[in-house]
Amino acid sequence: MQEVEVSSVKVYYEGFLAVNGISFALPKGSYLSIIGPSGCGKTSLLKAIGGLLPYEGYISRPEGPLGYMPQKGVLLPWYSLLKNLEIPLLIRGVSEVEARKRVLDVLPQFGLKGFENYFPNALSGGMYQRAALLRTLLTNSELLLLDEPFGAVDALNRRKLWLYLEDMRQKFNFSTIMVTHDVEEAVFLSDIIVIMHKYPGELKEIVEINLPHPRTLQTISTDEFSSKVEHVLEKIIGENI
Ligand SMILES: Nc1ncnc2c1ncn2[C@@H]1O[C@H](COP(=O)(O)OP(=O)(O)OP(=O)(O)O)[C@@H](O)[C@H]1O
Repeated sequence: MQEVEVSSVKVYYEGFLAVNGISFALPKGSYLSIIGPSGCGKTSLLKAIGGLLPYEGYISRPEGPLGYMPQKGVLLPWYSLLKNLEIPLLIRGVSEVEARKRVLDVLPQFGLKGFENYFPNALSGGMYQRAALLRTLLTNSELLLLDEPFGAVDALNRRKLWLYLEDMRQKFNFSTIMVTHDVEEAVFLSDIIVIMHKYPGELKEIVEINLPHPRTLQTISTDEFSSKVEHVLEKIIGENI
């Protein structure tokens, strides 16, 4: 069963063609990454899939709320970190006591314990992004749309979060579309990688990553992993990411 189908999608900004006829399908429970040079239309495509931008062509997506993590600014500046993380649960009818418990339970895994009462503008870039990712995961959505979710996260925490996401996926079987610039990250997390061209926002190639799940730290040191990374890098070399 396909969770998302994207067919001949085009996105225009006042006549400027940013996404030019992209098509792909995402089976339920799969992880798809969109990779390509800066300005090739990745964010525009993600927004179109989320219904946040008008587009030409056809997109099918699950009904109900999506978990969308934009590149910047998902936390409400006038609420504490704790409150920000509780909101998606409260909106879905979880009691205040239960919401607080669930958030406090998961904070250490995101390196955010002790920062409950901080306001978003007092968090470091990496902490902010980890909080934004956690907030998106707490929406418990069937489909997550993540726009460079680890861009500001340091290398060590990045790997921790890859493992966390992989583990969550095994448990909850959500589907994900992620925009990234990081080939290793795309290979580690994805079942499908969509490579885009510079201008004007065209599809270059779709690569399947059929490494077994669950993926672990050992996965990164296997020959299969390295050869997938090399394969994807070869496809995008010359594209000036
Ligand atoms: N609101 C807008 N109005 C006009 N043009 C826009 C708008 N948003 C994006 N564009 C243009 O559309 C093209 C694609 O932008 P987009 O943000 O989708 O690229 P991207 O691949 O996500 O880039 P990056 O990797 O740098 O985040 C760019 O040329 C950009 O300048």
